[in-house]
Amino acid sequence: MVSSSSQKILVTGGAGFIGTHTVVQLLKGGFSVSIIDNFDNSVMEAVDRVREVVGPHLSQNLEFTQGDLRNRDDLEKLFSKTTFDAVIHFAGLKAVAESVAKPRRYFDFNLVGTINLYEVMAKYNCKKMVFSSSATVYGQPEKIPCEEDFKLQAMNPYGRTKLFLEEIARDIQKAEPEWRIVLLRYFNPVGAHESGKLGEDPKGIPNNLMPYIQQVAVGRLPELNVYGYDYPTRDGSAIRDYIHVMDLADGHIAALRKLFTMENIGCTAYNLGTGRGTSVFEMVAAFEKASGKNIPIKLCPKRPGDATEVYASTEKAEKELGWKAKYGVEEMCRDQWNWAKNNPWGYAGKP
Ligand SMILES: NC(=O)c1ccc[n+]([C@@H]2O[C@H](COP(=O)([O-])OP(=O)(O)OC[C@H]3O[C@@H](n4cnc5c(N)ncnc54)[C@H](O)[C@@H]3O)[C@@H](O)[C@H]2O)c1
Ligand SMILES: O=c1ccn([C@@H]2O[C@H](COP(=O)(O)OP(=O)(O)O[C@H]3O[C@H](CO)[C@H](O)[C@H](O)[C@H]3O)[C@@H](O)[C@H]2O)c(=O)[nH]1
Repeated sequence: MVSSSSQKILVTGGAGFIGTHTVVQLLKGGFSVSIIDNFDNSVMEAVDRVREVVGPHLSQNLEFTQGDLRNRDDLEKLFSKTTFDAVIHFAGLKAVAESVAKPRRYFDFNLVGTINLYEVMAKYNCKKMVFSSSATVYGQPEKIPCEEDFKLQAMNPYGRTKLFLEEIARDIQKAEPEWRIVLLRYFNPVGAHESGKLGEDPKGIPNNLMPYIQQVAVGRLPELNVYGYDYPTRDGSAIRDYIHVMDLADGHIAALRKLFTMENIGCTAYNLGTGRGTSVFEMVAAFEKASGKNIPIKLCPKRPGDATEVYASTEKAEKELGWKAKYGVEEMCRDQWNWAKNNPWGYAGKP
């Protein structure tokens, strides 16, 4: 057993959507966790909810620091007082359209923040990292399912930051072979913790499908815009590989264990997906079934740059990480609805 509270993990961006769910699983897995987050896209209430979910005993193994990765001093302060065994690096920005409008903001948060993190990790000799990459690095895949050794391509500034950060990780590990880095390429994370206390709480109008559907279901938005209905797919809408956020969280625990046990892992990428594709219309129908709510839709033109069909090859993660997604679309919608109905206005409540 490699997990023990003597193993201390720094989780950057741990107050965010994927971060909170992963921190719960880390604490339950016996790790000690320190979160650093600047609340750019999250709130303190999310961290309080993590404590609520894991209970007072495990909460003793959780520390929180409000800080910004772009400010190297914030990282110095943390690393100079604590020895971390590994870092899970979620902190970053993720909205494609915003990245097109504000590329410098994306380069600052995602690139500068991560470069600072590597510098401070190296200085304090912490050289194990799990990095949040994205299926966006496959661009418009020529073939599906996407396999990890496919040609990579960026479609927008956000995607470019993920692609650059993957390349940066490979370069660092090549030059300094003592680094062990796992790049996790998430497909489409959705769902919520089964307790209904944790979930995705985007600021402003959601960009992604499931948070948008959720806000229609609770009456915050009138209808869902379906972007593209004449794709060459079984029902004309685009197909993605949706993955339950708790499966994703468990994928991070599997990756950490691999980092701790496999000396020559180098810098390796793994897809975290289910290997199954679901269309937009199928997702809407599944959410309607889970929630008992009608989701009015409006058929709209395709979103520029959207791929027709994307789903993961899951073989490598299954074989090498011993990890496989457990949940299907039904559970994703059930848990997302449970979160939505208990928190229709997210963590902060109705404005
Ligand atoms: N959710 C997705 O669809 C998806 C898909 C693929 C990859 N990813 C990647 O996974 C990671 C986590 O995504 P998420 O969905 O949990 O997003 P999120 O916005 O909910 O969480 C990111 C967290 O990082 C924090 N943060 C941002 N910049 C920071 C900085 N400079 N210093 C400190 N904290 C900072 C934010 O406040 C937020 O709490 C991101 O890197 C994202 O690009 C997400
Ligand atoms: O209001 C909406 C939102 C989305 N969609 C459709 O739903 C599908 C999924 O869209 P999302 O925006 O939820 O997810 P994407 O697959 O487009 O991409 C997101 O998840 C990816 C993970 O693979 C990358 O991280 C990417 O950068 C990020 O935006 C797409 O066909 C999109 O056109 C709609 O019809 N209406």
